Amino acid sequence: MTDQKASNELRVAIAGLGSIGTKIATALDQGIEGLALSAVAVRDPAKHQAFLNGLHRTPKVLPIDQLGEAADIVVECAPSSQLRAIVEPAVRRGRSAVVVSVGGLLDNFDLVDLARAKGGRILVPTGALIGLDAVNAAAVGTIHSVKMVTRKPIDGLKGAPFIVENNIDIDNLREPLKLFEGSAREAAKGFPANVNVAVALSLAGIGPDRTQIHVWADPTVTRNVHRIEVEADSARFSMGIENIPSENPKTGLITALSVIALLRKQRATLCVGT
Ligand SMILES: NC(=O)C1=CN([C@@H]2O[C@H](COP(=O)(O)OP(=O)(O)OC[C@H]3O[C@@H](n4cnc5c(N)ncnc54)[C@H](OP(=O)(O)O)[C@@H]3O)[C@@H](O)[C@H]2O)C=CC1
Ligand SMILES: O=C([O-])CC(=O)C(=O)O
Repeated sequence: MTDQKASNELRVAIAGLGSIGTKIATALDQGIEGLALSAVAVRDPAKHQAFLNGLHRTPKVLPIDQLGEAADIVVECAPSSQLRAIVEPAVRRGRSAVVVSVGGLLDNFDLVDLARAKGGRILVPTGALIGLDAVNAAAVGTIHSVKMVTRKPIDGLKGAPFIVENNIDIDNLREPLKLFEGSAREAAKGFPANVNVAVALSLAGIGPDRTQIHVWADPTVTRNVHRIEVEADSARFSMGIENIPSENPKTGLITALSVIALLRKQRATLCVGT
């Protein structure tokens, strides 16, 4: 890999090579029109060496805060605690950051202002959710309410701060238990690795304080289930998705595919969906 851009290819860097990042890296390595994988950042490079060696074109491994220099588009797929270190250098240079730990944006919303001032962009994919195109469209008019119910298997919720802080025993549940009811903003604090989707939904629609979410621990489901009801002046719609968990039980398999679809749109001639 050289520093030189091949023709006018957009260089893409990935922060985090976990369940989402490895799939995006593989897709880029296999070829996405007009895009090339230029660099990655990981916590423990030795752990990822075999994966990186298996790629056709080995990207550079850089410190997380240097990705913004090495790419036109930086894809954040690390824990939300790392979001600022990844996104800030990119948007400061007028580049694009794709953010999957979107819950982390709420405490770092000044990054949106920074991106605006510097000509950068922050792109939030639909991720593990559905229908943000319809929510975006309805938000051009007036949305009266957005309600979401999330049900996850026990393994998909273990370790969430809300559960730990409230000393809730979910390991021995035999029936579904409603853990939380409130705003997307509060849910993101209590379940930072579980309800990024609620925050994405809120940013597409009526914001994190008015978007309501219930979170259930449900031993009867094997998928991450999200159901959404939107009431707007243009339409009423209900949406649902049942995500097969990835090797990270908190993360639906479709999340990485959503980012790949977003990356494909960056240079595609035919773009379908808003
Ligand atoms: N928007 C959406 O719809 C969804 C968003 N998410 C969110 O996406 C994010 C990524 O999820 P997922 O891929 O499943 O997570 P994983 O835990 O599988 O992977 C996280 C990766 O981040 C790396 N990492 C951790 N700390 C650092 C650091 N300091 N510097 C560089 N890399 C670091 C880890 O490195 P190492 O391997 O070395 O430990 C790992 O490769 C999470 O925040 C998750 O909550 C998840 C699902 C849906
Ligand atoms: O994968 C899912 O179903 C959703 C998820 O983890 C998240 O929003 O963080």
